[in-house]
Amino acid sequence: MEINLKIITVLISFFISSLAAASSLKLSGNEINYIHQNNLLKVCVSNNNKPFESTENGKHVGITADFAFLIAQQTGFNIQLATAKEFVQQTSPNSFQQCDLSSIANFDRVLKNNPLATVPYLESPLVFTTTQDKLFINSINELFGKSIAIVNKFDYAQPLILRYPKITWIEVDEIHSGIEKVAQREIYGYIGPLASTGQFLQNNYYHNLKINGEYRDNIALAFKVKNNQPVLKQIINKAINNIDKEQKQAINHAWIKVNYEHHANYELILIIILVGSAFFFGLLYRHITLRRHANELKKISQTDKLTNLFNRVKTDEALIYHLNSFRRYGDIFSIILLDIDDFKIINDQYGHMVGDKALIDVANVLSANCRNTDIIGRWGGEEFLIICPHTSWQKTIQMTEKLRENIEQIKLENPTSKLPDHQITASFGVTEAQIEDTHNSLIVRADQALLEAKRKGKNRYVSVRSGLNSELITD
Ligand SMILES: Nc1nc2c(ncn2[C@@H]2O[C@H](COP(=O)(O)OP(=O)(O)OP(=O)(O)O)[C@@H](O)[C@H]2O)c(=O)[nH]1
Repeated sequence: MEINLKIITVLISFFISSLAAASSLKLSGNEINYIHQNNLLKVCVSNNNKPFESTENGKHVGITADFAFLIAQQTGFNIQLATAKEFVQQTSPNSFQQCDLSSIANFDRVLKNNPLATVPYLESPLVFTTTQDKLFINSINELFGKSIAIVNKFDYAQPLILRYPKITWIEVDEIHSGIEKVAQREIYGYIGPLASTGQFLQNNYYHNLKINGEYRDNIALAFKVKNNQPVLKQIINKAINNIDKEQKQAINHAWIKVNYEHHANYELILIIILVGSAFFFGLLYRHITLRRHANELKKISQTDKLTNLFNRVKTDEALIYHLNSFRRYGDIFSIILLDIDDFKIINDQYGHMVGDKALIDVANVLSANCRNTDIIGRWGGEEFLIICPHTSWQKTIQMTEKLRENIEQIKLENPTSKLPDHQITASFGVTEAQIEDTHNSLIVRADQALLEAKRKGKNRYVSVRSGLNSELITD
């Protein structure tokens, strides 16, 4: 009922303009004769290609039918619509002889090369349909490698399939199976004319699908004229050319009601980029802050608060690392264990504050006179351990003497002025890592050397190159 009303409205609206149009066709005598002699014009259309052409309540309806009636109005032909299109395409060329006109939909360039095709009466964009989550398709090239369904019985299908071999084409018999595959996520998308695709999606409530871009070339709808009927083609061309823009739009609006995205939703993209950026920078800031805190914590856990040198734990770790490296790669190293002389006296006579200052001064001398690669740690109360990687025995001895001399230069000022200024000195035990050494044997050897230095009168070093119980050699 609704369809009938639609047709009646469209036809009545054209009736008056058509009367005027008939005279404005400027048909030749030959053409007028043709119409008189072949007044019954059989037009073959598909019965299942909405909204272009289909059957409703036993009647032919759709865009093609409306245009056929318009042509009849203008030319005086008596149109007989027949649903023979599929039959015509699938059987012998002779079958086509049954139809004076049949509908055809293809790219403009293809139609121009077809001597039987009339001028197009309508154009429709060819659009891509995907699930809602897919990004807007700017170009068909973005579909290379993807599975795309196409209805193979339509005229435009083969030219498109041949032109884009990089697309995995899924040929289907009708729109329903193509769209259903997309909805079920079996394939990436479907390509088809906007008019039929849009209407199908709306009528079948595919809420998870959207029309998501269009192919650069439109589909042109035209008629194919029966063989050897050039006069008929001329008449139909004149009639089609005589249909004005408003009439075409009226038919379009009567049958096609589709809204879709013609371009990427830039606002949405901008919002996504902004939200994404905020989220990213938030995470980055959090990562940097956490990392800084982690680094600070690590530093605190490895540093002696008073002297700012490595603490015992870190120094021990470094010692184990260098011992392993020596065993595996032969990276030689020496250690220097030093202890401030008579530190108890300093504390007792000058107070702990001055004692602390003495520790800081010694630590500064050590830092100033060692290499960057040396590890300097506070080993105990007034004891320090220096690890000297890749340092020859001779260089280690030279360095120890230099440290001793520089510590000797430190003067503890007497804050009460009652006592003389105190000269700080330190004693040193020096040794070199040997292949048979353990962490313990190395430290014990350095400690023995240090004790020997103390025994021998302090402010000196004793070096023991190797061997736990070897004879101590005093330099
Ligand atoms: N001010 C201060 N004193 C400390 C610190 N750590 C350890 N001491 C003190 O250093 C002193 C070490 O004394 P001893 O072990 O007898 O050694 P010493 O007096 O240096 O004698 P020798 O080693 O034989 O020269 C003790 O009085 C400790 O309390 C510290 O961080 N600050």
